[in-house]
Order: sequence, then C-alpha cells, then structure tokens
Amino acid sequence: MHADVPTMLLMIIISSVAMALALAVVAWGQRRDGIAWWATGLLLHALGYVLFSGRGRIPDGLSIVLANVLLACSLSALQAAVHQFMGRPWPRWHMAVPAAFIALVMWALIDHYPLRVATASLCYAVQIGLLLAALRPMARPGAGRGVLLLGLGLGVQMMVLLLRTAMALWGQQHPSGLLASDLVQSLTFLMSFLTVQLASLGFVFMTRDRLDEGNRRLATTDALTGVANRRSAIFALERDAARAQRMGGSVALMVVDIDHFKRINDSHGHLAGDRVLCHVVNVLSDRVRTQDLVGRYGGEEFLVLLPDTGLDGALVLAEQLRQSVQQSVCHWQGQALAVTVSIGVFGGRLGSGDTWEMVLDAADRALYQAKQAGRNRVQASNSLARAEPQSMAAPEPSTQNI
Ligand SMILES: Nc1nc2c(ncn2[C@@H]2O[C@H](COP(=O)(O)OP(=O)(O)OP(=O)(O)O)[C@@H](O)[C@H]2O)c(=O)[nH]1
Repeated sequence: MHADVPTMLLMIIISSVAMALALAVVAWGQRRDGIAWWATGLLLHALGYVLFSGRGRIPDGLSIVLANVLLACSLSALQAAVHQFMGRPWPRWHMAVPAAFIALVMWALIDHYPLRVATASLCYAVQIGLLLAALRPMARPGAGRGVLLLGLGLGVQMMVLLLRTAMALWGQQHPSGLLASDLVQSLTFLMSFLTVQLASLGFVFMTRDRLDEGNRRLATTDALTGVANRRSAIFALERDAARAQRMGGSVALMVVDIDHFKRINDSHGHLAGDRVLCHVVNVLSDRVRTQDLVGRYGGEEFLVLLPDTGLDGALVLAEQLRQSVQQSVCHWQGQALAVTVSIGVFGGRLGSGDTWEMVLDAADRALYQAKQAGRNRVQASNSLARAEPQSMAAPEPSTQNI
C-alpha cells in the first residue's frame, strides 16, 4: 500500500499547526514549563514541511536548504522546551549549531539526493538522541506516564530516521525524490505524523504529571520538616495496623515529643524552634530503616511507625533515637542548642477488634508517663486499652520504664 506523499505532507502540516495552536492557547502567559517552546518547535516543523511540499515548484534553496534548516531548528526548539521544563539553562548557540551544520551540508549536497537524505536524517536522529538523553533523569519511578509517551514518540522517530539513513546510504532511497509515493516514503511520513502527535501529547501529560506530583507532595508532607504529615502518617498507621491484625503480625509505634520545646521558642524565637524541629527530624530519619516512617503528628510531636516490629526491637531503636538526639548538636546563630526528647512506645500483636486508635492511644499514654517521670526517657506499653464489659473495671495498661 502506497499513500500519496503530498497528501501525507499536508496531514503533517495541518496536525502540527493545530497542535501548536492548541499548545499556544494553553501556554499563553506561562513561559516556565516549556510549552511555548514546544509550540514553536511544531510551527517550525510545519513550516519546513510546507517548503518540502513545494519541491520542484519553488527554488531548491527554499525547498531543500531552508526546509531542512527549519526541521533542525524545530528539533532544537523541542530541546529548549525540555530543558525549560526541567529548569535547566539552554544556551541559544545550541540552537544555531545544528541549523548552521544542516545549511552547509544541504547546500554542498544539493545535487546528491541519497547522500543529502542520509546526512539530514542522521543529524535529526542525533538531535532526537540528545533530547532522549536530556529526558532520562525524568524517567524515574513515580514520575508519571507522560515522559514514557514522549520517550516512545521520540524513540520511534529516531529509529525511522536511522532506517532512512541506512536505506539512503545503501541505495534503497527512491531515485525520483522526496515527493515520490513509494513504500519507504509513505511509512516515513506516516510515522512522522504519528510520532509528532504522540510526543506532543506526552509532553503535555508531563506537565500534568508534574502538577499531580506536586499536589500529592503538598497533601502528604509536612511543609516545615519535609516528613509525612499527620494525615499520611495516620493513614500509614491505619494500613499497618490492619495488616498486622489480618496476618497476625506485630506493629510498633513511637510517639516522640521534644522536651521543653516552649522554652526554646520563648528564649530563642520561633525560627530557632523551627530549626530544632528540622534537626530532630533529621536525627530520627537518619537512624530508622527505609521501611519505617517518620511523620509529624503536630507541633513538636512526631510519630515513628515500625512495621513488622515487636516491642523489644522498638525499645532498642527508641533508646538509640533518644541518645542520638541528646548527643546531637543543633546550631542556631552561633549557639549550640541542647535538645532532648521523650518517647512513648507501643509494640505488639493486634487481636480482633483492636484498632490503630488504640495503638496511638497506648503509645501516647506511655509518652505521658515518660514526661511525668522526668522527660528525656523512653517509656513502653505493650497492652491496648480494650473496651471491657460494663460490670468490670478497666485495668491499668501495663507499662515499663527503661
Ligand atoms: N517554632 C515552632 N513552634 C511550634 C510549632 N508548633 C507548635 N509549636 C510550639 O510548641 C510549643 C509546645 O509547647 P508545650 O506543649 O508546652 O510543650 P513543651 O514546652 O515541649 O513541654 P513538654 O512537652 O511537657 O516537655 C508551643 O509553644 C507551640 O507554640 C512550630 O511549627 N514551630
């Protein structure tokens, strides 16, 4: 099946212009996320194809040299878009190098069709390869699928260009030129049409993915300390408690509270207090395992959630955390602020009817006892305050001081 190449070029022009206009509307007034550069790239692409379609009817200087220069500039504009999206500088001369190279080569090879096709295709493939390399840091777990779509579109386009280079070099390129409607040309332009759509949608989805990621981070992390906020720490506790109950496993929770924090605020100011909060979070986060979770419960109180951990293991870690905070030095405006914490710990198995609220309550009551016993200490609890039958008095939960 051979499609009519001039019609395909028209399809590429119309779709590139339509996509560029749509992106220009989205990007209006916003220059940060690279969408305006992407739209510029699509317009240059469309303009290049307009000149290609005039092959034989307009001077070769326009339909060969300028058309290819516009394609090289279009890929440079896409590179600028990706760099702007990633907040990286993109010197303007990076734009000029491929354009100048293509202008020289096209002019020199104006009468050598296969060699010209091979050189131009290889140059575009290299530009796309550089674009893919620039995108690599974005392709991390949890980054969203926009970058995958963009990578797929660019990757396919690069393969098509390399294939076209090889075929031109090995004499497979149709001798009658660009507008000849043969299989190679039809496939090349069909893939160009599809990959422009795919890559552009991928780029737009990347901006949406980034917004989603930012919103997710805002909703789950504490703005001051950067650890899980109360909502996501409680969510994790709820999930671990439900799993421990279902599987018959253990769960451990620490409630860590900075001692006499009000005094730090009162004598050094709230900014010093904020510095101390971040310092304590750093000490806690440095010592816990990757599967453990540190979260800010509120004010100067933190939760440390230890999945699949019994009371003994939790007590060893709690004592290490307490000592680490005591031995650490929090610097504030040339002064060393002394900081200690009290820690209430619950650890144990959960039975049917036990809830995460009971776990939190048990650790909180142990913390209260640590404060009562003089602060800078760890207090443990291994029993939950379960609801008892009406006629019986609720027994005191057992706690141990270490
Ligand atoms: N700097 C700062 N202070 C906060 C923040 N959140 C809560 N606080 C302050 O933390 C202090 C908590 O004081 P208290 O509840 O009396 O606790 P404490 O002084 O640590 O006393 P103990 O816990 O009994 O040792 C209050 O002064 C709050 O204003 C915060 O984000 N930044």
